Amino acid sequence: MNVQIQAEKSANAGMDVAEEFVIETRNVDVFYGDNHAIKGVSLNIPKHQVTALIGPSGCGKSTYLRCLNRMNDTIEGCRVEGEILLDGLDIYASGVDEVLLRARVGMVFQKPNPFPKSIYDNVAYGPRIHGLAANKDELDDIVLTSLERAGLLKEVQDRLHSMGTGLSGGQQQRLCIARALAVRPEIILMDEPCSALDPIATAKVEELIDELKENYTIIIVTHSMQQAARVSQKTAFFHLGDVVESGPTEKVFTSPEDERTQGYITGRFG
Ligand SMILES: Nc1ncnc2c1ncn2[C@@H]1O[C@H](COP(=O)(O)OP(=O)(O)OP(=O)(O)O)[C@@H](O)[C@H]1O
Repeated sequence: MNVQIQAEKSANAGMDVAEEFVIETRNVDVFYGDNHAIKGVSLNIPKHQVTALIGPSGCGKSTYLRCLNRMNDTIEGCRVEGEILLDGLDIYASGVDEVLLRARVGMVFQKPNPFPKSIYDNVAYGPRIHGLAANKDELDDIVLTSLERAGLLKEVQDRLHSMGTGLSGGQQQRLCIARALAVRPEIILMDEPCSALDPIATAKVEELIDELKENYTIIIVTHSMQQAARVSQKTAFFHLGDVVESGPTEKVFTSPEDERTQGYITGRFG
């Protein structure tokens, strides 16, 4: 067996390959006032793969996701404890610039939320704030490249100065993805990014997620087990604020170790 096939086989088995983790979380607890929403979660996120977070409603998937770029800081009464390392550095350490952190760890929400600005200005917004372009040509280049990477350029190249809010729901979501890409993130957090989209728009976003994983690490919260199975390589099953099981998606779906995972994926609860 040649080396490449051996490597592919190992990758498919998903077990015995030394993986590089871009995010490591250790004993993370999250409280909303007295509500202990996340309970001692330790989970590592592999680089340039798609990790799906699944589990019943209210189990803490979105809360955990929001820890990874400190979006929970914006919620009054929310407290995060534990350690979250991004490329080995604690993102909750004092002195960490949250704006820069959120550029490195971008986020796409459930409901597409373009700014009430042109398509061009939606994508140019982040690069302008972060001073990523020295001149108009460079800015044009970032905007066009981001739209291209988000699979939207062909559909909008003739109307870059029309309002982003005038696009279809699926196009708006890809515009939000382009907006995240424009600030050169390493990681993209997606919180049920397809739940407001029809099946065709969903398929386009799923295709895009698959392409993006070549260059980005993606963490996606989804209620759709079919979607998790289609797009992710790793899956973490959350239950009552805890990660009950995590591992290669195929394994979690075909031979889960925990009976709660089994119950959820077979539709017995959730
Ligand atoms: N902004 C908030 N303020 C107060 N409590 C919150 C807030 N967001 C979530 N919670 C609580 O934290 C717990 C976990 O909620 P979270 O939204 O993270 O779960 P989820 O698994 O993403 O749920 P769903 O699948 O329904 O979106 C729940 O008890 C919820 O009520």
